[in-house]
Amino acid sequence: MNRILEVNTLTIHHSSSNLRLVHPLSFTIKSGEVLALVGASGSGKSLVAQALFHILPTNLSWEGDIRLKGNLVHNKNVQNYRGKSMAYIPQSVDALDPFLKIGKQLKQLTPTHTGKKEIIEGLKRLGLTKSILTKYPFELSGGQARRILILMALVSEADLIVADEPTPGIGEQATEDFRKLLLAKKDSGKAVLLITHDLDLASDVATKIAVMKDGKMVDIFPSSWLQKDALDRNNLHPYTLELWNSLPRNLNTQEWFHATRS
Ligand SMILES: Nc1ncnc2c1ncn2[C@@H]1O[C@H](COP(=O)(O)OP(=O)(O)OP(=O)(O)O)[C@@H](O)[C@H]1O
Ligand code: NI
Repeated sequence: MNRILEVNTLTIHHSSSNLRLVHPLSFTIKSGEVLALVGASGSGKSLVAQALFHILPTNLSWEGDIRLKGNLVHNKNVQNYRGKSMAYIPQSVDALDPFLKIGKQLKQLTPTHTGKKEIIEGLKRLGLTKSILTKYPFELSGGQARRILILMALVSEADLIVADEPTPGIGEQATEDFRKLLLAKKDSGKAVLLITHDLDLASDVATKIAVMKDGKMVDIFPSSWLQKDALDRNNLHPYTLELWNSLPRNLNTQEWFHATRS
C-alpha cells in the first residue's frame, strides 16, 4: 500500500521557552487507511493537525519531518499542498471565508463538472438544500457551517483528509452520513486522519487508532485489536483501556478489563 502521510518525530513547543506541548511522535497513514486520533481534551490533537498544515499559532513552533506521498512538506511548498492534496476540516467553523458565498467557496475547490454534481449530491446526503449555496457564512447555524466544512473536504480531490472533530453539533443523521462518506473515501484509496472524541465512530471507521495523553502518543494500534476477544488488548496502555472501558457499550465488560490487567 502507498504511504500518503508520513510524520516523523514531530514535536511542538513554545517558541520562546522550548517547553514542549507535543512530545516526539511518528505515524504513517497509507492509501485506504483511516487513522483515528483520540485522547483527552488538551492532549495536543489539534496542534498535531495544525502542524501538518503549517498553521500553528504564532507563539508555537514545531520540528520534525512531514512527508506527503514521499515529498517533504515545508514552509516554502506547503501552499502547493494545502486544500489541494491535503484537505482540512478544522475544529473551528471560523475557517469559512466570511465574505464569500458558500457556493463560491465550494466551487473554488472543484472547478470541474463532476465536482458540481458531487457538491449537489453531498448537500443532499448531509441534509442541506441547494439554497445554502447563495448564503454567506454568517447566515448559517453552527451545525450547517460544520456540514459545509465537511462537504468541502469531501468533494476535494485531496489524497489526505484531516478532520478535526467534524461531528459535534451536526446531528445524528449527518454524523451517519459523514461516516458513510468517510468510508467511501477510504474505499477509493484516500488517507484520512480523524480527530475525534467519538470513540464509537473511531472504532467503527478507523483502520488504526492512536491515543494521546498529555502531549504524548501513548498508543497506536490496529482497530481490530478492539474486538472483544482479541488477545492483543494486553499490549494497550492503561489510559487506552480506561478510555475504552468508559464507553457505555463496554460498561458491562469490566471483567475483561480485570482479566487483561492481572
Ligand atoms: N497558542 C497556544 N499557546 C500556548 N498553549 C497552547 C496554544 N494552543 C494550544 N495550547 C495548549 O496546547 C495543548 C494542546 O491543545 P490542543 O488544542 O491540541 O488540544 P486537543 O487535544 O485538540 O483538545 P480538544 O480535544 O479539547 O480539542 C493544550 O493544553 C492547550 O492549552
Ligand atoms: Ni482540538
